[in-house]
Amino acid sequence: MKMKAIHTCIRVYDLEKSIEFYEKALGLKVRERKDYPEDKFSLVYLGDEESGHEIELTYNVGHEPYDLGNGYSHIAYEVEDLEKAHEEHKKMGYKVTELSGLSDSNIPKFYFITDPDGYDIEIVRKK
Ligand SMILES: C[C@@H](O)C(=O)SC[C@H](NC(=O)CC[C@H](N)C(=O)O)C(=O)NCC(=O)O
Ligand code: NI
Repeated sequence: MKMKAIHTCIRVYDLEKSIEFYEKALGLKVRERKDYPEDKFSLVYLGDEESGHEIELTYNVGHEPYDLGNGYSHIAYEVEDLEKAHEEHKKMGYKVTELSGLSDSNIPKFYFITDPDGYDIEIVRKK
């Protein structure tokens, strides 16, 4: 059965702060916003122009900060110039890890940047 990944949904505590992060840090664009005042939540979809994949932000009015638990690992984005992206993210003042890689190579392949809720986003060097 042929399927296509269209979005990844995360619940966020501060909607505007999260929109700013995904726009500024990842260059995503708000594609759609749907408000459901009667059900006290909003959905915001931010798209990646190249792949078409979207991050869906779910905002529940009045909800306390989320406990992300220990099951979530990361959502990954790829980039041509890993070192340049790493420097730019550090200059933006975001929490980033050092460049890293796995034991199969001594060339750094990725790093992580953390969003306002604590979700880690992996930035991977494009193959
Ligand atoms: C439109 C489609 O992309 C959705 O993901 S809607 C899924 C729906 N979301 C909500 O009801 C948002 C508010 C709710 N309080 C929540 O925090 O999820 C839904 O079914 N959510 C349940 C879930 O487990 O995702
Ligand atoms: Ni969804």
